[in-house]
Formats: sequence, structure tokens, C-alpha cells
Amino acid sequence: MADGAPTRAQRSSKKTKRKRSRDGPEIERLDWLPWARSLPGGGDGDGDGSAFSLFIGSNELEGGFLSLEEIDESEYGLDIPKAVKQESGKAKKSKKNKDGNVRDSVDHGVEAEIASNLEEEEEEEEEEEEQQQQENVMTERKKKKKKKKQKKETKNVDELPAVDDAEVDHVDDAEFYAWNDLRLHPLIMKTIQRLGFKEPTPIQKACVPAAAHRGKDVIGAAETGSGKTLAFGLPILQRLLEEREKSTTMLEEKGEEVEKYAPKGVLRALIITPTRELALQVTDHLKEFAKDARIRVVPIVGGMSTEKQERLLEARPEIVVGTPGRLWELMSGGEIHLVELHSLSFFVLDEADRMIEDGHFRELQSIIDMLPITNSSVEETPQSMQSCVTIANIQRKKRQTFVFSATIALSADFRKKLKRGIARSKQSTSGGLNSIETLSERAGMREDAAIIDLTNSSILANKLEESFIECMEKDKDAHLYYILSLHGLGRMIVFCTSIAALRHISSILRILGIHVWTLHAQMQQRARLKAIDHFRGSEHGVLVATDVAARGIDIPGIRTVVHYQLPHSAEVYVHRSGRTARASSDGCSIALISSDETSKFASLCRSFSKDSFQRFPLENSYMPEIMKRLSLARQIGEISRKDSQEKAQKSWLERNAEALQLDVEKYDSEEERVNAHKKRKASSNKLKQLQQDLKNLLSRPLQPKTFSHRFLAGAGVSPLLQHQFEQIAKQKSEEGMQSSGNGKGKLVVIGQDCVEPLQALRNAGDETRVDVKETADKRKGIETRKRERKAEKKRLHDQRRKQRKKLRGNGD
Ligand SMILES: Nc1ncnc2c1ncn2[C@@H]1O[C@H](COP(=O)(O)OP(=O)(O)OP(=O)(O)O)[C@@H](O)[C@H]1O
Repeated sequence: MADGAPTRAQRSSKKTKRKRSRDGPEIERLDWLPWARSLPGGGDGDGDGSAFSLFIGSNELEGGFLSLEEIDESEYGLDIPKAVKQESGKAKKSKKNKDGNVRDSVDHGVEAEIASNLEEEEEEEEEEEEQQQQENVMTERKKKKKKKKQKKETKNVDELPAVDDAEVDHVDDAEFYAWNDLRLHPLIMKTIQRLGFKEPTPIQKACVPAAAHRGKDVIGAAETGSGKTLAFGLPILQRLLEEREKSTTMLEEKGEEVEKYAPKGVLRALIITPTRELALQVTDHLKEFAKDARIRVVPIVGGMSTEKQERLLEARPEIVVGTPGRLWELMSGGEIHLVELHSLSFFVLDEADRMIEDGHFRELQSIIDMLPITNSSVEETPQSMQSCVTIANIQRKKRQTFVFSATIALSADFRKKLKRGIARSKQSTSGGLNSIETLSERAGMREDAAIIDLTNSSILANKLEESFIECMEKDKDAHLYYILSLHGLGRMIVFCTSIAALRHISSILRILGIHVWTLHAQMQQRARLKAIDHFRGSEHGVLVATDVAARGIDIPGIRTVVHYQLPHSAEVYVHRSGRTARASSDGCSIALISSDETSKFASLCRSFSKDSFQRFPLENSYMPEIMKRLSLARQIGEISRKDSQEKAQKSWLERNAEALQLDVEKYDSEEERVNAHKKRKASSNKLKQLQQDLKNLLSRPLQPKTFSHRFLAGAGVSPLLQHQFEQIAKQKSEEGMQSSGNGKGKLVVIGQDCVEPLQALRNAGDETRVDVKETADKRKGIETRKRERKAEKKRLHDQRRKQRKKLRGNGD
């Protein structure tokens, strides 16, 4: 039909287009857009490039791509001439209903009776009328569009809740006006309202226009907890919704059934995160938004049933969030949904700098190698592909690549590199993924990517207050217990670098009656998730974790992060500390620094351009009591550990002997047997005694050295202490009831103000601020002097020895 003689409608369409290109500023705006050539009437667009042929081209499965701007002209203020609707049966019908008689009188051979000059005039008149009618229809359609959108979208998606149009209509609540500039889809706005996000965060403000409306690739860096997930998530959802809407409208205009043409679920966005927990969290976050839009988001992570994940993929979700290992396992196994990547429109690397750490994510390279090579620019799109707009082509647009992290800018000279743009070199494409540039480039990032770096020079979250406690390595446990006992309000994460340290500290704390959850990479995935769930559900919970929990985990109410051991890099320090002070909340971090770690800590501070840190205020009068408890806990721990080691060894011996059908001779003699029994008994008694002693200590609040039994003075009351107070109060009141109630022994509790660590830091004021470099230099100086003194002592000692030897020699 496109090749045939132009109909009136086509002529009218051309006229309209010419008229607009003369008069309207909009079409000029389109001309300079990079994708303008693909727009109806864009480029040099005469003839074949007319709007009409674009919509009804016979080769509709080839064709160019649509720009985001083109998708909803009314929203973007671009009044682009639409395809001529009378070609679609449905549109034709609707027109007939509206202007029925006028059209009929023309169409039914009146021309034969009218003079040829009149005929021409009438034809022109008719064209004008038709144009007018088209415009009316367009206006009418635009008005109804919003409501229609929702109904149309429901057509091809099963199992998902219905959309409440009424709710959607209320999205432009004045409270949320700050979002208006981002021009987000009403369904997205509905969720934003539901979640109560009053305004976009700075990274969202910067990313959404670039990624969603200008189709840019993005390298994004912003502080921890600043909403980066939605900064890349919203553009994805926006584009998927716009495309769905566009294809529905298009099919409706053609009078076709949506179900007949709308493509079955294909993978549109692949989001990769370094940890399983983060992948699950990103999935949940995006699901919140996707459920109203009826877009499916599925997590694919290790440690969980592969079969179940394969079943999830059978539903053909549009968005997959996963970790490299499991994703590659399924891809290399030929999982159909994951290998059909031709329609992939978004490739996202969250926490990208973690992905390039040595040898950690080899699978990522394989995944990236699977991605189809994309055209880097519109110009490379074959002419034939530009001339036809179809549903398949709507999705065939250039894949966008997003690379995000809070600490990209920390990597060596990256800021400088960012300023220069993404350098391309032959070397970078051939080697491993050892830099963000290589990673981005291999993933198909375009040179004109938007680089959005909102991190400040310190990289750390704005509302984070940092502090440190300097102590001996062996006293770290005591200081941790101090923090938990006196300032244990709010959720707290204690980070360890090694699993051994994690096991040690969690066991000690449990013996001391503080229940903690643990999280490390050697745990079963189910246990890992359970730990996070419990921690999330407990208002004053304590999670002892390795760096597997350092990145991305978003749990509201984490008030404190303790670095029990310093991390190996500044990046990890930033991410660990970033588990608190997220979104608009504040929080504090406390680093426990042994004397060996001071210079490491000083260089860490230098990475954040920080000269001074606050020393966490300590009330030393509590320390004797803390040490007493700790000593008991350590002894209990030691005996229990030995005990369970012995048991494990014994059962190993017995198992092996049984397997070999041997009898194990446990003791050589009766005496040995008796001694072993005595030893066990003594150890068990000792354990019981220690447990009892500790129980007694724990049954009363932690007391400062100057403790008066009449006043429970305190630097504050943590939940643990509070619980202890309550127990004592109960005990005392029972005792009081039993005695005649003479008032003696009445408990008075003072100092019950809120003293969570952040508060303690603030109360301490700036006097505790110390120049970390100076402290490190001082310590270095002391150590150098110590070494020198030692060397001098040795020298003198040697000298004296030599003299004595000499004297002895002379004497002989
Ligand atoms: N516009 C907003 N207004 C209020 N809260 C928001 C907004 N956007 C996101 N949030 C919330 O802020 C929290 C942090 O978001 P998110 O996890 O995306 O941060 P992030 O920058 O990715 O952090 P990290 O670098 O630690 O991974 C989440 O709980 C999220 O729901």
C-alpha cells in the first residue's frame, strides 16, 4: 500500500506535516535530536519517509527504532503528525460515526454530477475538513489516553493485580510536585506516592532525564543510601511502560488485537550485583514499582534452587536481577530466556567497582561476551530499518548501559578519567575486566555516556558521624561489649574482616547474653537470608557480619556500624559505614583501632580527605566490671570450645573405627580412665561455676567502679541494661513485698536518657576530635624511639660482653 498511489488521507497527512515543519518549533527540535532520522518525517524524509509509510510499511519487522521522545508526544510537547488512521478498520469506523453524512455524500459518486472545477475545490475542502477531523480525533484521544493506558496494559499480562484507574488519576498531588520535572509514568508516580517519597534524590534527579528521556548510558556515583537503585530502576520501568503504551496504541490504530502482535515476554533488562542479598534487595525494590505496571522482576542468585529459578524464568520476566555466578551457570546451560538477548534494552552493573576486583567475577566477563553487539549510533542503523515503526522495532532500540557505585570515584585517578570521558584503547578491549572503563566499554557503553558523579571529596555519606576507639587488639572485645551495653539502642552491624574473628566475637557476645545474628559467605543461603530477616525484624538487633554485608544492604534503622577490624580498602570502609545514615537518616560509625592499625587508619582517612576523627567517648569506670565479665565469658568459651572439639574428635574416631569394624580402645589403663573422668568432671564443675558467676554479674546492671547500691548511676541505659533494670526492679519489688517494706533497698535509676552511640558522640562535642595523622605520627615516633632504645640497649649489652671477654682474656 505504501507503494501505491497516495490516497487523500496520505496527501492530507503530508500537508499537515509540511505545515507543521514550516510553522511549529517542535519539529525543528526533533531535527537536532540524535535519533531524529528515525522519527516520522525526520531526516530527509520525503516520500518513503512519510509518517504514513512508517506506520503501515509492509516490511514492518525490519525498520528503524523509535526515540523515547516519540513515544508520547503529548507528554513531551511534541505534536508529531500521527499515522493516517483511516487505514485501520477501527479508526475508519470511528471516523464514519463522527462525520458520517459528509463523507458518505462524497464517497458515493456525487463527483460524476459536479463540474470538474468544483470537484477540485470540494476535494480541497474535504481535505481540510478531514485534517480538522483528524486533529479533533487526536485531541480527543489525548484526553482519553491516560485512562485508556491502564486498561490497555492489562490486556496481555496475567496473574497480576488490576490497576485502579481512580488511584492513578490522583498522582499529581501537590506534595509530590518535585517529581514533575522527571515526567514519570503515572503508574510509577502512583508507587512513589504510596511509598511517600516526597522528592527525587539528587542522583535520581540527574539520572532519570539523561537515561529515561535522552536515552543515555550512565556512569553514576553518589553516596551510599542515596537512592541509586531507583536512579537506574526508574528509567528502565519508564521506558518499558512507554514502549508498551506505544505498541498498544499502534496496534489499536491498526485495528489489530494487542495479543496478536504484542511480543511475548522477552528479557529487557539484566541487572547484575556482586552479592546475592543485594540482588534480592534490588529485586524487591523494583518489584514495588513493577507490580502496578505489571512488569515482572525475577532474582537469579546462587545458593537457591536452580530448578525454581528456571521455573521463574519460564514466566519470561522482563527484568532479571542476579549475581554473575548463577546467571552464567544458567546462561552457559542454554537457559532460553537468558540467552535470547536480542531485545535486551538495559544492562546494569550495580556496585560496579566490586565487579572488577581481582578474579572475583570471571563469569561476568563471559556474560558480557554473550551480549549482542549493538550499533553505537543511529547512523549505523540501515536505512531499511529506519523506515518502519513496529512493535519489534520499538524494542530494538540501542541497549543502554548503566554502571553505578558509591565508590567509583575512589578508584585511582578515576575522577580525572571521568573528566576526559571514557577513553577507548585497544588494550582495554582485549584484557580482563580490571577497570571501570574496560568493564563499561566491554559492556557496550557509548562514548557519549552521561557521567554523573555526585560524590563529595570525602565520598562518605553526608549524615554519617565517624569516630574511633584506640585500644589494644586484645581489648577490642571489651570495647565492643561496652558499646553494646551502654549504647545498644537501635540496630547495629559489627563488621569483621575474617570469619574467624566473626566466630570469636559472636560466641563471646552470646555467652555474655547478647543475642547476635551472623552473616558470612560460608553460611548456607537460607541461613544468610534468615539472619537478615531476623535482624530487620529486631529493633535493637545486632548483626555480626563480614564484608558480604558491606555493600548495598538497605535496612532502615541501622544506627551504628562498628568496624571491629579495619577493612582492607577505603572503598569497603565507605560501603560498610554506608549501611547507616541512609536516605535522610543519620547514623554513626565506630572503628576499633589497635595500635598496629593506626597508620592504616590514618591512610584511610587521607583517602577521604579527612584530617580529624572524633574519639568515641568512653567512661573508663565501667571497664573493670566489663573486664570481669569478659574474663568469665572467655573462660567459658574456652572450656566449651575444648569440650566440643573433644566430642567432635571422639565421634570422628568412633565413626572411622566403626567403618573399619574396629573396636576403639579408649584408655590404656584403669588409672587413665579414672583420670580422664576426673578431668571431665572438674572441667564441667568449673564450667558450671563460671556460668553461675557470670549469671550473677549479668543479673545486675553494668556498674561503674564508683557504683553505689542506692543509685544505679549510668552513662545511659541500653535495651540490654533496661532489661536488666526491669529484672532487678521485679526482683526487688518481690523482695520488698516479702520483707515488711521498710523502703530500704529501693532502687533508684538515674541517667536514663537516650544514649545511642550517635548521641554519645554528639554529647561529647568537638573536644574529642583528634588529628588522626598527628596521632599516627606520634605513635610512629613512640615506636621508633622504642626500637631505637632497644637497639641501643642491645648495643650496650654487646659492648659490655665484649669488654668482659676481653678482660677475661687479659686475666688469662
Ligand atoms: N526519592 C526517595 N525518597 C526517599 N527515599 C528514597 C528515595 N529513593 C530511594 N529511597 C530509599 O532510600 C534507601 C536507599 O536507597 P538505595 O538502596 O537505592 O541506595 P543506594 O544509593 O543504592 O545505596 P548503596 O550505595 O549503599 O547501595 C532505600 O530504602 C530507598 O527505598
